[in-house]
Amino acid sequence: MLKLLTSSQIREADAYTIANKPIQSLDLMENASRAFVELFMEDFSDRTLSISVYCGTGNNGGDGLAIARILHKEGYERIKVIIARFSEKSSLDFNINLDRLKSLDLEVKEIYRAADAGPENADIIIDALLGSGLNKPLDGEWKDLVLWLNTLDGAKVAVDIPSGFKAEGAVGRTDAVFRADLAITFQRARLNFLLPDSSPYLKYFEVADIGLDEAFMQDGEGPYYLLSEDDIRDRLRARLPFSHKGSYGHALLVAGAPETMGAALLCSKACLYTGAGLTSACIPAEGLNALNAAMPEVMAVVREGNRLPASLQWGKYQSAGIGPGLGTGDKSLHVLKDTLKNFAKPIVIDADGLNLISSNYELMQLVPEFSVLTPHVKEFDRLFGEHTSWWERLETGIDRAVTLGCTIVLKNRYTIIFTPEGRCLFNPTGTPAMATGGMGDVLTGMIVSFVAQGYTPEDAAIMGVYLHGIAGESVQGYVVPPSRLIEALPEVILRYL
Ligand SMILES: NC(=O)C1=CN([C@@H]2O[C@H](COP(=O)(O)OP(=O)(O)OC[C@H]3O[C@@H](n4cnc5c(N)ncnc54)[C@H](O)[C@@H]3O)[C@@H](O)[C@H]2O)[C@@H](O)CC1
Ligand SMILES: Nc1ncnc2c1ncn2[C@@H]1O[C@H](COP(=O)(O)OP(=O)(O)O)[C@@H](O)[C@H]1O
Ligand SMILES: [K+]
Repeated sequence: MLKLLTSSQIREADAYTIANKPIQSLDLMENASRAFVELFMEDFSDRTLSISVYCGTGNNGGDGLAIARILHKEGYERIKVIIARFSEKSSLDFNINLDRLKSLDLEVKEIYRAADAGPENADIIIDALLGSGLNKPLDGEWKDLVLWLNTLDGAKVAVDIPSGFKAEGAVGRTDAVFRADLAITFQRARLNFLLPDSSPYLKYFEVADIGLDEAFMQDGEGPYYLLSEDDIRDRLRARLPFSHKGSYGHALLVAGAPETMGAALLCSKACLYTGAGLTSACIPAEGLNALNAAMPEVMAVVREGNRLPASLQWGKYQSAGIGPGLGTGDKSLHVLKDTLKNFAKPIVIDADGLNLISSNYELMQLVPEFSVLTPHVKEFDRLFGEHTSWWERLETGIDRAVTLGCTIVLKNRYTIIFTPEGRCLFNPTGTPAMATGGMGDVLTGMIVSFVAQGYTPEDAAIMGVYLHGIAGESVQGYVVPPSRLIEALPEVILRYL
């Protein structure tokens, strides 16, 4: 798990690295600029493209000057540098890099007002105006310059952070932020890059390693982490030679209604394909033929109306999940109450299970400790109240996971897992091709399956979310039909042993 840092922590890591490694601040700027250019060249390899680099006079601007110099050395032929002298101050490393640049045959223009910029028709605009030193919203000449840059046609690439964008904290809608197609940031993804509130300002980001001290960063305070492949390798256990179906647990999925049996089929199938020893689906009688026809491996526990069968032996299941396609009427409410009262172990609650709790919040008291709640953003807000920014949702998620003693999985491009100890884990895997109905049902089945196999609910959530995304990435195409993702699971999981 990679620790994610705030801007001030990154600054501390800069300072620590300079103090403890044989490296000066100027070298760090050179590292950053080289690392930027390496990634930039992968995206824009054509040396004949015209590039305008807009620089402030702090260290972000210093990076811009060094980047222009390195691009020139790499053979880019049409580079122009524009320095925004809107502040009387300039950093030492900026000044040194300006001297270095002056020895080259490059066009350098200094402007004192935004109105003096232009004309501009470069193929690529590089924004090195302001980076992590931002301490207030852009105004005056800075704002005017950024507003004008945003009207230009060229591809827009930000150095470290789009100028005016806050790396962390709530971001409201504003015009005064550079709108980047790509940001190449340093060492760690910025927290706000991982939240949908960044989408008006940033399409993609890449992370360049500039050699900051990893151990120092990893030891930093704070709850934010980025999941990585190692987190799955460390957890996933091989199936042993003398193991049998009883070794991998019996999972129960309470799901489906006559009109939404598909959700029950998807979560049951995902549970089976993730490796549970036995999977049972508790479904309405109307769905029995569909289940038997679609999945001979899955057993049925048939509900009549709102009644769970008297023969249901709750104790024989190692894990349970409830919610996909369940419906939100009185019958479903009854089924949810019965399940929460009778199943004594942690339970995975999704979709209508969560919607029912939102409108009957007293039911939350019945949710066993260490359960897993898997809301998408609307379900999250229904459960915990409306939010005006994703940053607020982070704060709420951490708080509720701790107070409820549950794992909360807030689903999105970068799904966020809030753990009962108050950690906040971002998942990097997955693709927009997964944005289609039924995808969440699959995730529920996977998590229930891992719990049945003996993983803790928190580990099951981590493994489920990460592998769900990898399986989605493994299916090629414009959209990933959830059934296709499920079929990829056994092979995808095996890769992590
Ligand atoms: N050793 C380091 O600290 C490294 C820093 N690097 C670069 O340095 C950047 C940070 O540099 P700085 O700390 O000099 O800061 P910036 O270059 O981001 O900003 C310069 C100055 O502008 C002022 N300012 C902040 N918000 C403003 C606003 N809204 N309107 C007008 N002025 C404003 C502040 O006084 C700030 O110090 C990073 O984003 C990164 O690009 C990299 O070179 C890597 C190494
Ligand atoms: N743009 C995206 N990038 C990565 N994953 C995505 C994206 N859109 C959706 N997903 C994933 O697909 C799933 C959608 O879940 P959910 O909204 O509950 O779907 P449903 O209710 O239709 O089953 C989540 O796991 C989410 O992370
Ligand atoms: K910038």
